[in-house]
Amino acid sequence: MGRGQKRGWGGGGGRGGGRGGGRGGDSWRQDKRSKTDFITRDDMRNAAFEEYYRAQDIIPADEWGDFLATLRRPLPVTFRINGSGKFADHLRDKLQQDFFAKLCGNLTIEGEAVTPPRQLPWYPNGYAWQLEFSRNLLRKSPILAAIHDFVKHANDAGSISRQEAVSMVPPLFLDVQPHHRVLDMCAAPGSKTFQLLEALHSGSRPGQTPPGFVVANDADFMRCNLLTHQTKRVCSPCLMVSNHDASRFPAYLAGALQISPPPPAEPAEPAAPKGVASAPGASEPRRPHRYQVRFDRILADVPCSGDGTLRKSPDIWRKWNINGGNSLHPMQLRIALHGAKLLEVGGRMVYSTCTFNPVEDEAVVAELLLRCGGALELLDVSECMPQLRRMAGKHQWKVKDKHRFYGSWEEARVIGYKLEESMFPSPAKAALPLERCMRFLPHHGDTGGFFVAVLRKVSELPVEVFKHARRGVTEASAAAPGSTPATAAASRTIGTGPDTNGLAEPIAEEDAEEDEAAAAMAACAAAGVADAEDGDQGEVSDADGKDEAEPEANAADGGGEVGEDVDGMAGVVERTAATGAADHDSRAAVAEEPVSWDSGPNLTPLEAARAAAEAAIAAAESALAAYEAGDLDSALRASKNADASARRAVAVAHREKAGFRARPFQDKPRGQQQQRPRVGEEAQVAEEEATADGEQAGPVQTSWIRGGGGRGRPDGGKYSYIDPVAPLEDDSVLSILYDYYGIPPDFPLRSQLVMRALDRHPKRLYFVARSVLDLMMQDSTEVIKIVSTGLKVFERQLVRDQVNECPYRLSQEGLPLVLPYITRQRIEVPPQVLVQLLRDRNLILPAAAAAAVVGETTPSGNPRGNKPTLTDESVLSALAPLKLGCLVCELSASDAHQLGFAASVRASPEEAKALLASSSVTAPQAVPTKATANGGDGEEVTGGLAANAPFAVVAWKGPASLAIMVEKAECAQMLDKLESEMKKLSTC
Ligand SMILES: C[S@@+](CC[C@H](N)C(=O)[O-])C[C@H]1O[C@@H](n2cnc3c(N)ncnc32)[C@H](O)[C@@H]1O
Repeated sequence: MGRGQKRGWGGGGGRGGGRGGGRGGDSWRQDKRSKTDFITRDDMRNAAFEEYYRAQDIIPADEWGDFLATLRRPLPVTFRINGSGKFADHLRDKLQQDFFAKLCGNLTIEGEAVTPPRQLPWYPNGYAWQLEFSRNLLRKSPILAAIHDFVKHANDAGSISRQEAVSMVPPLFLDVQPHHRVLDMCAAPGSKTFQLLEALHSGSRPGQTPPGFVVANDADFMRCNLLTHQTKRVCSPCLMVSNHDASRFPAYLAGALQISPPPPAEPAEPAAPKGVASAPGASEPRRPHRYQVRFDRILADVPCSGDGTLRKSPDIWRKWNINGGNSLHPMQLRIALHGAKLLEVGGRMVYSTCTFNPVEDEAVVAELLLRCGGALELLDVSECMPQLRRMAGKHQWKVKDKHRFYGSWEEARVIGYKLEESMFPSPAKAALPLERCMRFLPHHGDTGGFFVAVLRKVSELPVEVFKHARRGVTEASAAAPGSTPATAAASRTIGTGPDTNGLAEPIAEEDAEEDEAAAAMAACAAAGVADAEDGDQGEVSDADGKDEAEPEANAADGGGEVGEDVDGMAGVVERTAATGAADHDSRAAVAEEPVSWDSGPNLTPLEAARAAAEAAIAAAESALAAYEAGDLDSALRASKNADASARRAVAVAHREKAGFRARPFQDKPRGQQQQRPRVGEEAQVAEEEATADGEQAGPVQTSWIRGGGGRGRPDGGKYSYIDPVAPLEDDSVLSILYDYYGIPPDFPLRSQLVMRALDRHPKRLYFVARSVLDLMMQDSTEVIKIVSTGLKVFERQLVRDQVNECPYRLSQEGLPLVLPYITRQRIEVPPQVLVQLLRDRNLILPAAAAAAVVGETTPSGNPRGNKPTLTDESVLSALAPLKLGCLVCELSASDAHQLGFAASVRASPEEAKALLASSSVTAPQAVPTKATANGGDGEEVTGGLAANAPFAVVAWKGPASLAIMVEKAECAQMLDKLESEMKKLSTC
C-alpha cells in the first residue's frame, strides 16, 4: 500500500497473541504508520496464502478477485457508541445531523470523492458507524477535520469505542443478561469485554448493581493491565480481571474455608510423644466443600493466526504461513473444551476467531461437538441480525502441512508434518450442522474477516471427555503469550505422548486441578506460601500498570494526593488552599523564596508532604507567571524551588507510604533541627529525612485477603507482582464515609469496599459487586489470579489549611453507583451554572473575589484576581451550609426532565433497601433456551452505569472556591451534551 492510501485514522488494535490493541489518542495512527509505511502494494501478496484459500473453497470463485482486492485496501474507521439511552442517542443524533448529513450525495473535495459515512445496519440502535476518509481528504476538508476531532474526543472521553465492525459481532450473539455469570476466556485488550459489561448492566438503574458478573481473563499479564485500563470506562463493580491460561482456568475452588468449632472442654490429655502425629485437631481447618465454577455465558475469542485482520495489519502478508494456524489448533481446541466444561447446562458459549482458516474454525468446533457427545449443540442463529451478511460454515476442508495438502487423516497419519487428527474433516464431522457456523468475509461489508459459532450446553459433558491423561499441554501452550518459564516447564513435565493428537487433552485434568487445589489448601492451612500457579513473572506493576517505584506515582501517594489528579486537583489546591484568588498571587510571591520545612508544630510526614506538594505547585505557578512576564531570573529561581519542593514531596510521601511514623520535626534535638535548606538542597535533605529512623507502623491487618502479594501483604502472597484485594475495615474511615456523605447503613460499604494495597491510608477505595465478592470468598485457597477488580468510588484527598472532615473524595467514575444513596453534601445547580462549572472548572466564591483588588498587580507584575466567580444566589445559599470538602453538583429533577437527562435519584431509606435488594438477587438458573441472539431490530443490548448516569459532577468546596473534580475530556463531553440540549430547548 502506498502512503497516499492510508486512512485518516489508521487501524485499531491488533489481534492475536502478540499484537496489542491501541486505543486512545493518536497511538492508533502511529501504530498504523509503523506497520504500513514499509509495505507496498506489491508486498500484499502471499502465494501460500492464495493457494491455501483457493483450495478451501470458502470464497465463492466469482468473488475471489473482490476478496483479494478488499484485503489489500485499508480498513475503514469503525466505531460504536458506548452504552444506551439519552447520552448515546444524543451522540448518534449529533453525529448524524451536525456532521454526516453534510456529507450526503456525491460529494467531492478537490476532485477526490468522499465516501459517505455508513451506519452498520445490523448494530442495535444505529450506534455503529463506518467512516472512510483518506488522510489527504482530512487535511483539505474542515468538516472532515471536525468529524475527526469529534470522534477522537468522544473516544478519549469514553463515549464511543473504536472497534472493527465484525469484532463487535460475537458479544451480540452471546445474549448476555444482567444475572449472567460471564467468562471472557481470552479477553485482552478488552473490546468485547466492554460490550459484555454493557450488556450485563443493560437496564440497571443508577445505584443498582446487576446480580451477574464478568470475569475477563487473559494469559498475558501485561495485556491484562491493558484490559483493566480499557474497561475502566464502563464503570462496573461487576468485573474481575484474571490471568490464567484459559485452558486451565480454575474449574474448582476450595470453597470457603471453615474452622471447626472448638471441642467440648475435657481433661487435658498428655502431650503426644514426639514423632507421633496428633489426631486431627479440632482447631485444624476442615477441608471445605469443593466449589465448581460454572458460567452462564462464555466467550472463547481465541488467539488465532489472524489473517482476517490483514487489512488492519498488512504485515501479516509477509508473515503468513501454513504453520501458524496448524500450530494454534491444539490450543484453540483445549480452550474450547475447557470452556465447555466451565459452561453451565443451558448456558451459551461463543467460539470466535479472526481467521478464515477452517483448521482453526470449523475443525475446532466439529471436534469440540464430537468430544462432547451431544452435550453441546450448535445453535442456528441465521434469523438473528439478518442484515449482517455471512457465509455458512463448511463441512469439508483441506489440511496442509509445509509439503502438501491431505484429504483425510488416513492419508496424513504417517507422513503428515505436525498434523493432528482433530484438524481433519471426517464423515462424523460432515454430519454435524456445521453450516450454522458463520464466516464474515471482508468484501461483503467492507470489514475484516471473522468466524463465529454459537453453542449451547444441553447436558453435562460425558465423563470420558476428561478421562484421559492430560498429555497435550504442549509447546503451543508453553509458548502462549504471557506464559512464564514456570508454566512452560510445568507444562512440559506433564509431557506429550506420541499419540496425543496434540490436544491438551486432558487430563488428569480433574486430578490435576484437585491436586492443585488440595496442595494450595494444605499450604494455606499451614500458613505457608505456595506458588501453586505460574510463579513470578517478574513484573512489578500495580493495577494501573504503573511502576511501583515510579517517583511521580509515589509523590501523590502519601502526600495528600496533591499532584495526583492534575486536571481536577491542581485547581482545587490552587483555590482552596488558604485565601482564593488573592492568595494565588501572594503565594506566588513567596514561592520564589526557598520553602521552610520546620514551620509549625507537630508537622507529620503527611502534612509535610502535602505542604511540599502545594509549595511545588505555587512555585511552578510563580515560575510560569515570571516566564510569561519575561522575568527569566525569577522564573529560574521559582522553577528550581518547584523542583526541589516536588522532590521533597516525593521523598516524604515515600516515607509515609513505607509506614514510618516520623517524629514531629521539632522533636529533634535543637542542634539537629531542620535548617532551612538552601535552594537546590531540599531534595538532599528530603532524602536524608526519608531514611531517618522512625517507628515502623507495620502493614494493616484485614480479616481476609485475596490474590496478589504486592503492596504490603504480610505473608508475601502467591503472586508477588499483583496487588492484593482486601476489605477496608478501618471503622473510623468507614464511619466518616457513612456520616459525611449521609449514606444509609444498609449500603454495604462495610462489606464491599476494598483496597488494592494494605496501607493504613489506602489511596483508592473500590466497590465490588456482591457476586464478585462471593466468587472471591469461595476461593479460599486463592487459586484465581486476580489482576484487578472493583469500581473506584473514593479517592484519598487532603488539602492543607482546610478543615477536611472526610479524607476521601468521591470519584466521578463511581458516582453513578453511590449517588442515589448520598443524602448529604449534594446541591442542585441550574444548567447555566453547571455549564459555567464545566467550562471554567473553578469558580471563585464572592468573598474571595472581593478580596482581590482589581487592577492591582502582583510583585512579579501579574494581574491579581480576574478569575470566574460564582454569583448564582441559589447555588451560593445551597453551598453555604455544606462542609468544606467534597460534594456533588447535580441538575434538579425538573431541569433534568426538561433537558431529557436521567433524573438524579436520592433514594429514601425504603427505596435504598429495595435498590440494594434488587442488586443482589440470586441469579436464576434457567437460561433462555430460545435459539436467538440479542440484537434484533430496535432491541437494546447495551447499557451500563456510566451510560445511564444522571447529570451530576463531583466537586470540591474550598474556603474560596468551588471546583469540579472531573477530567478535562469528560468535562468537554458533558458540556457539549448539556449545551446542545439547552440550545434545543430554547429553540423549541
Ligand atoms: C484474539 S485476542 C482477544 C481479543 C479480545 N477478545 C478482544 O476483543 O479485545 C487473543 C488473546 O488471547 C490471549 N491468549 C493467548 N493464549 C492464551 C491462553 N492460552 N489463554 C488465555 N488467553 C490467551 C492473548 O494474550 C490475546 O490477548
